[in-house]
Amino acid sequence: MILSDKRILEEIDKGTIIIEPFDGSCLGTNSYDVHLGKYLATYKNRVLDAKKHNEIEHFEIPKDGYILQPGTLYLGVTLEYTETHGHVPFLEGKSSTGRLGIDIHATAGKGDVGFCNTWTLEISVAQPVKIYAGMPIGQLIYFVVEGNIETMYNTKGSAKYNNKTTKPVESMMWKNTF
Ligand SMILES: Nc1ccn([C@H]2C[C@H](O)[C@@H](COP(=O)(O)OP(=O)(O)OP(=O)(O)O)O2)c(=O)n1
Repeated sequence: MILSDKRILEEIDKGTIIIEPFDGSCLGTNSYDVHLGKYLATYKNRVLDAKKHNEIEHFEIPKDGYILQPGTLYLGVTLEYTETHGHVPFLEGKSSTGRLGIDIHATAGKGDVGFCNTWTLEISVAQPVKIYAGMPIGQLIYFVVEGNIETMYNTKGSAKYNNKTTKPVESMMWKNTF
């Protein structure tokens, strides 16, 4: 089950969903539109190594926009800081971004119950496209979770993406043992 607009608002009133900043006009029928934060990042090395810490360089999107190029993975970040304490949040693209050939996640759309942070976007484009800080970039949808949670994401010692940030965060795959 996915939360409706009214149920999302009820959860916000209860404090079990936090979206900051919140703007009622961004609420869809059963989703909430999120926006592109001002920082992007790219990996320093062209060839990445899943076992190593691949470092990134952050840069600000200029006021008059930034042209994304195909063939490069850009990490972006949502303007919105979110907390979700009783539901499973999912980050999805928007039809309007998809129609510009912009993918906002490579594979990871699911969030965890207890995730408290901005969302890192894994952005790639089909053809060159100019993007702007503050533009609508995706939408959050909230699923009802079945069963009790033993470990919330924000209390999980091994959680990799729990440090509060307004900038995109690189892959922490290197923290996994394999
Ligand atoms: N595009 C996305 C998708 C997810 N997340 C956040 C919300 C999730 O709660 C958290 C962890 O996501 P995953 O469980 O998919 O990631 P990992 O399994 O790699 O990390 P961990 O070991 O911390 O669970 O990252 C994000 O910021 N941006």
